[in-house]
Amino acid sequence: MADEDLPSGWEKRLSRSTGQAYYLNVYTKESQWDKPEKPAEPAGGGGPDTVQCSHLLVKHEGSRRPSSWREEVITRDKDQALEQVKEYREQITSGQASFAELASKYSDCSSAKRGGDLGPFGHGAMQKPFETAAFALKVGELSEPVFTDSGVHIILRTA
Ligand SMILES: O=C(O)CN(Cc1ccccc1)C(=O)c1nc(-c2ccccc2)[nH]c1C(=O)O
Repeated sequence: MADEDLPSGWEKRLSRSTGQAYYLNVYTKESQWDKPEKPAEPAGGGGPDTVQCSHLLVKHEGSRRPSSWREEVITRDKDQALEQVKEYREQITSGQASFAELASKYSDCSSAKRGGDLGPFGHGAMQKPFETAAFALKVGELSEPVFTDSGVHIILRTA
């Protein structure tokens, strides 16, 4: 497909199932929906290709989908969501509760039923702020609060 002003190392493809455009890194053969803004890194550009994380998501009234398995209509505001996430983070770091226990009870993501586990994912799979935070974590490390269009998260890297 004609590569309009695409950064080097990327090819534009069309999804056979949806016809939606996606972008293929010609070096790593990884694909992503978001149009790349930087040249593709040749393989081995440092850091892992995939990480495995669990997360605890607290949505708020400004979340892209302010609804979850926990609450039909989420009305807390962003500041309240941040305060809640900080409380959960403190309970985890102080050893009062485990990550999986709090995520399964309180996360507004459907992954709550798996203790927050998202499984392994590569670059381009998650919203950018989430990906950047996740790939910056060491295995076993817990992020500070992370903001995405979905809400406010804490992320635990598990592999
Ligand atoms: O943002 C939206 O328009 C709706 N979403 C996206 C979504 C919805 C269902 C399953 C997975 C992702 C969410 O709000 C959402 N985002 C997440 C999410 C965000 C970042 C990393 C992992 C999951 N989970 C959820 C969820 O309801 O369960």
